[in-house]
Amino acid sequence: MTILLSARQVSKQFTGLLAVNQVDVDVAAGSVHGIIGPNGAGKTTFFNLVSGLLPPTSGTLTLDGHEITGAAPYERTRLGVARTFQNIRMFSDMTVVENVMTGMHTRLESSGLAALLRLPAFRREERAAKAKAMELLEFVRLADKAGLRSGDLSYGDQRRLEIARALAGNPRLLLLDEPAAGMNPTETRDLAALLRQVARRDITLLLVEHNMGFVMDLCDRITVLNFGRKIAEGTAREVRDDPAVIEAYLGTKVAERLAKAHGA
Ligand SMILES: Nc1ncnc2c1ncn2[C@@H]1O[C@H](COP(=O)(O)OP(=O)(O)OP(=O)(O)O)[C@@H](O)[C@H]1O
Repeated sequence: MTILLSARQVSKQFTGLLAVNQVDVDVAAGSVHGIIGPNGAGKTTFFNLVSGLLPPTSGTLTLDGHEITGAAPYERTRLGVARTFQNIRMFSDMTVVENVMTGMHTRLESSGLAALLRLPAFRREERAAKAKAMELLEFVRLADKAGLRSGDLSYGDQRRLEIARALAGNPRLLLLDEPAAGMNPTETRDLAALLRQVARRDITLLLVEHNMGFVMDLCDRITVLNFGRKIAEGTAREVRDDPAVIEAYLGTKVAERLAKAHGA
């Protein structure tokens, strides 16, 4: 088993709070790896440490054996890390196909002047980029909507578009921040099927998600955080049956019920 992403003793301290506490995680190349845990467990913080949005207080992160602990997000992108956001970020006024093309702009090689003058080299690159964007839209089943304004797509379609745009940079590791948030059951099922297809393209997926059914169904391996610490790790079945996990989740449910009962 080859490890693509490795976190070693990674911690993040906010003023007075250890949001992520000495966490070790190995993400196998080609796998779908989920991070779960009750509210405030440190999932988003850990995710942001991997994407480079936040620097860790201590610990190391390596991608394919190369240390990326202090690398900026754009450097990680160049090394093959892509991400999607919990709140969809796209250019709403651009067409669907144009949005996918923005995901590959770092890869266009002709100069800005060539683009300005629309020289043949630029036009060739642009045609190739459009063809690749259309291929990705086929893959996420949005090809028939390529010419629509992105902001007019349904929520589920916008999520698929975000994935196509992330794939446009040829990532090796795709980070997904709550990909199923706000989706109805049909959209969630379709998304799981799409992400399985993405994994078959040799792209490793690391996701943070609240929807348990979705995580259990999709992930090869799951890391469970609670109060910033890793409390369990394994297959869906292993973590589901783990007493520490049951207690962490049960604890929150009981607390929620008690809070409701007391009108909090
Ligand atoms: N920028 C910040 N400054 C201070 N504290 C923060 C910051 N970001 C997160 N925290 C705190 O760190 C802890 C972990 O938060 P985090 O958002 O990582 O948890 P989570 O597991 O993603 O939670 P949720 O499921 O509710 O999204 C929480 O107590 C949160 O209040």
